[in-house]
Amino acid sequence: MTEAPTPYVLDADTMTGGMRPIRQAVLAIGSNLGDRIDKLQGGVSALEDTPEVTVVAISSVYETDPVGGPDNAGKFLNAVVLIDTTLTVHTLLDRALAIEDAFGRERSEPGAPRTLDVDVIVVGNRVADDEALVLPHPRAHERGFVLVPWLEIDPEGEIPGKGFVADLIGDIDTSDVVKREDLEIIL
Ligand SMILES: Nc1ncnc2c1ncn2[C@@H]1O[C@H](COP(=O)(O)OP(=O)(O)OP(=O)(O)O)[C@@H](O)[C@H]1O
Ligand SMILES: Nc1nc2c(c(=O)[nH]1)N=C(CO)CN2
Repeated sequence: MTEAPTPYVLDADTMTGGMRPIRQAVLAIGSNLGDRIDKLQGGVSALEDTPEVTVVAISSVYETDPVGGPDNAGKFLNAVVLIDTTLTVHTLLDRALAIEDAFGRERSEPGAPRTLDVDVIVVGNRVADDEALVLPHPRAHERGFVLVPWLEIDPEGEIPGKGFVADLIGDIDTSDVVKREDLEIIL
């Protein structure tokens, strides 16, 4: 994703007059447990209800084969959401994890079926690599369930250090990523 010249807003957290950049971020959402579309819709509504977040675009809903996880895992519904945010990258992650929790996510074994998963894929051209957060998301570039919906709403999308979404898609099999024309996430 190409970062536009950085606009700034007053820092509402401290009210000190400090300025926070507005960054565009890409979030990938997924559900393979419970009322899947209801969970995705709830997650996007919760993002939009976050004062420091503006939802800019929402992809179509795609049904996808589970990548990893137990053999009997059900298919996912996946989508990608573009947001503008003044949150710091770690606060954005905390918000994403809180939204997962609010929609019944239980953290059992890695790859376990989940009611709602919210992954932070990129935040502008920010890089992070600590215990809590890795940016860009380290597996996004090889995941059709991320790249296909992302390309749909952001043809210029780019993963810093990896390349353009449009090119990365050419390197993977996306045949299991099927658009569900009958489903929609709305604002
Ligand atoms: N970019 C990121 N987006 C979301 N979580 C991240 C990111 N980088 C690191 N994490 C950390 O990963 C932890 C585990 O996340 P989670 O259980 O959702 O993994 P997962 O979704 O099953 O697998 P994957 O990381 O392959 O998408 C989170 O608690 C979070 O601290
Ligand atoms: N199809 C699909 N597979 C996954 C997904 C997902 O959202 N969709 N999320 C995972 C962990 O983030 C692991 N595997």
